[in-house]
Amino acid sequence: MKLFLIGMPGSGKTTLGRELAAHFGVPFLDLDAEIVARAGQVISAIFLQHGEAHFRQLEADTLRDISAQPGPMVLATGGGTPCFHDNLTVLNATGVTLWLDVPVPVLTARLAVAAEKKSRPLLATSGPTEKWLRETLSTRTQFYQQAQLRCAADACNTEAVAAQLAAAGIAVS
Ligand SMILES: Nc1ncnc2c1ncn2[C@@H]1O[C@H](COP(=O)(O)OP(=O)(O)OP(=O)(O)O)[C@@H](O)[C@H]1O
Ligand SMILES: O=C(O)C1=C[C@@H](O)[C@@H](O)[C@H](O)C1
Ligand SMILES: [Mg+2]
Repeated sequence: MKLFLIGMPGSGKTTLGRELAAHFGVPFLDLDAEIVARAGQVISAIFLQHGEAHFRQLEADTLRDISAQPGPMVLATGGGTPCFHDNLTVLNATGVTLWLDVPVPVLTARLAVAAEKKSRPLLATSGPTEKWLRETLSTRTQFYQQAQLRCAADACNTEAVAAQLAAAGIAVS
């Protein structure tokens, strides 16, 4: 089974995804990292040189290729992935989706660091971090809440998610 982590930038998809994959002994993939590898450019450079629409197309294409791969995996998606090109349908059809539902003040604290902003072009150019996170979460919630599973802030850790999966009879293998 493939486990797809979705949620806002800073919700911890990459961090938790890596841990869950190690816990279950399955491959970990990060959609942003796969896009960077394919494009030969970091995400901020893709946005700068080609624009967001081009990035969203690369994201959709890469997601479809990854989800068609055989075998189990944990995939950390990008923050906007479920909100474009009907990607959410692909995610829900090919694996189990988990929304990391982390509140804006927590996201703000994590992402207020300059180094974190730099690699996230939408944040780097959006003005105040907290305002962008609030507005973006409000438009994206309609997509995120279509995930099959949800963890709330404190429960977005390996032990709690593994217990939630076991209770739901879902095996990541
Ligand atoms: N459970 C947690 N507790 C505290 N800090 C965390 C937690 N999870 C992640 N972080 C920190 O928050 C920041 C963002 O985490 P991460 O990169 O995993 O988020 P993301 O959801 O993958 O973001 P993006 O959508 O931009 O790729 C990092 O500095 C990370 O160390
Ligand atoms: O929230 C978003 O739209 C994004 C989040 C990142 O993971 C990257 O996918 C990119 O910076 C866009
Ligand atoms: Mg990430």
